[in-house]
Amino acid sequence: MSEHMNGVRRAITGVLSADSSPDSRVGSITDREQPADGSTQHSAGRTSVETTVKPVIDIDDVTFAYGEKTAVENISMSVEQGDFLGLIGPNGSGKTTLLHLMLGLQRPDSGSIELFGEPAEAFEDGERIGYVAQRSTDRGGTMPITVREAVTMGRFAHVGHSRLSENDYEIVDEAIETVDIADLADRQINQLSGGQRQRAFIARALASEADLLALDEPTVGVDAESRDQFYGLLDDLNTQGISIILIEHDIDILTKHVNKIACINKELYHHGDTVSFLESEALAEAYGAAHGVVEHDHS
Ligand SMILES: Nc1ncnc2c1ncn2[C@@H]1O[C@H](COP(=O)(O)OP(=O)(O)OP(=O)(O)O)[C@@H](O)[C@H]1O
Repeated sequence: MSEHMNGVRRAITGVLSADSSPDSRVGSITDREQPADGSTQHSAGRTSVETTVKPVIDIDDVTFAYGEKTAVENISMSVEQGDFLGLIGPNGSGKTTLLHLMLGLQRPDSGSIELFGEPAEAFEDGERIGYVAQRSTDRGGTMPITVREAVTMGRFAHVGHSRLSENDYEIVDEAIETVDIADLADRQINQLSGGQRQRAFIARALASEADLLALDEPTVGVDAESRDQFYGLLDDLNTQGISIILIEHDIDILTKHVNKIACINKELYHHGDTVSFLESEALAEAYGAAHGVVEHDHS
């Protein structure tokens, strides 16, 4: 294994072991029947231990409107640990709004959302989430900081007011190596291309030991080669266990990389694996509804 991939593995191991307290771990194994002495109960020769893996995000009948304009309506779905979920739908169909609701950045008018098993709007463990907002390729244009400083900010989010240790700086370096921008570490963020800047944002999320990445059209304005490399990086991160939610308009890119797709147009038209999505009529229905062509069957 190359030194680079070793770096990936070390960085990701750090991500997955970021918080070992059982209650706050995503996908922690819950031993419901374990007695106080820590022994395991058995019945009829079989273990009675149940395992429960909590969804990363659990959305229950959520509706949200901007004033009179309903943006998201009666959506229920969950994002499981290890999912690489693509969120697709026509322009203005509520994708960004749904993502904001999922991350607790907006509060639903009705229904509920749990993020890592806690109410999303009250979720405070922000370093577990790396969010690359829409058009963030345009952002940072005037930020007078280097790539390394930007990535180090992710680490500060993790350690709070404590001083950074040698281990923290190693994690920063590994995050930079993981996204393959070590040669750019001392460059100003505002001197990077859109694709390089997106990698820097991902490195910052890795440094903060996020185990959920949410990306809203991250490669708008990025050339095709850099875009393919970027999605290859996301594949690697997902393979190592990081859950990813990606808003992306290009259906070919989406189906090549993600393993689940949620198709929305205000309402949820389909949520399932890529094959079931491609076999469904969801895309035509959702986009048809956008143009008033197809009536969605609510049954
Ligand atoms: N702050 C806001 N105030 C009022 N209406 C808004 C606001 N933000 C979004 N909307 C409206 O809510 C609807 C959903 O918007 P949203 O940005 O979630 O859609 P989207 O699917 O992400 O769009 P796009 O693909 O164009 O980025 C749209 O009709 C939009 O005009």
